[in-house]
Amino acid sequence: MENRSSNVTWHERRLTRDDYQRRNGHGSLVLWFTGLSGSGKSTLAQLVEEQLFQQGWYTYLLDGDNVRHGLNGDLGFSEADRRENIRRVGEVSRLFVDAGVVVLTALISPYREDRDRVRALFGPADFVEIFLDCPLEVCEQRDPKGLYRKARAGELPEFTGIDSPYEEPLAPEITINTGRHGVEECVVRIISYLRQHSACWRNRTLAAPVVAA
Ligand SMILES: Nc1ncnc2c1ncn2[C@@H]1O[C@H](COP(=O)(O)OS(=O)(=O)O)[C@@H](OP(=O)(O)O)[C@H]1O
Ligand SMILES: Nc1ncnc2c1ncn2[C@@H]1O[C@H](COP(=O)(O)OP(=O)(O)O)[C@@H](O)[C@H]1O
Repeated sequence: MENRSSNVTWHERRLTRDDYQRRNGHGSLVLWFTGLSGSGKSTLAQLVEEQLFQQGWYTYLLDGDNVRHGLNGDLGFSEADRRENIRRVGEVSRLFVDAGVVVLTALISPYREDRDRVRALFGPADFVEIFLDCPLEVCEQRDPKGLYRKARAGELPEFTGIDSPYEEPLAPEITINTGRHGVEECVVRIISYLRQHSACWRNRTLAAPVVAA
């Protein structure tokens, strides 16, 4: 994006990310869930967030559906609007990470280039791409909001997976087939990943999940 701001000065802050992290007792990073509508992004992001929250972690969930009610309410589903949607959520995530928070995002984020551009905003350990690799047929069968039915009926144009593309990640940190594995197992796998990559977690430990989905 072209930066049209001029005559603006960057202010060094007295408090840094490191200060926030030390106060919180854990590192901050982004868990970026991506996948088709109905692949389970909102369900899993909420459950994983709950696990962290219950253990005293500072967390925040940015769900595409919700962000589109406010900050991104001016955006539709054209390619350009989706790109801007991802860019903005990426920038908001950066602010949260700077504030020492573990951010979870649940957006389709269909374009590889956009996800990679967000990744580039962060250090290598601070961006965890979680690809919910669920076959279109399964998502369509679930159709939790009835949107696939509408799209097939021609009432919802540019629907991802039907007449708008989804580009699979090439090297995500985590890939889970949510058509094959149950909700509980998926949560366990994500938390296990975080436990194993404990370099991010400073002096705080993370217990194995107790899930009642
Ligand atoms: N045309 C079209 N295509 C895809 N999705 C649509 C569309 N129109 C509305 N919706 C609803 O919007 C949710 C996706 O918003 P996102 O911000 O995640 O989309 S994107 O990342 O900008 O592609 C998506 O939420 P999820 O089902 O949770 O993925 C839908 O509820
Ligand atoms: N392994 C799984 N992971 C996540 N959701 C699952 C799984 N198995 C079944 N589901 C169901 O699939 C639906 C996914 O919907 P949702 O979380 O809204 O997806 P998305 O946010 O990707 O559109 C929910 O009804 C959820 O209960």
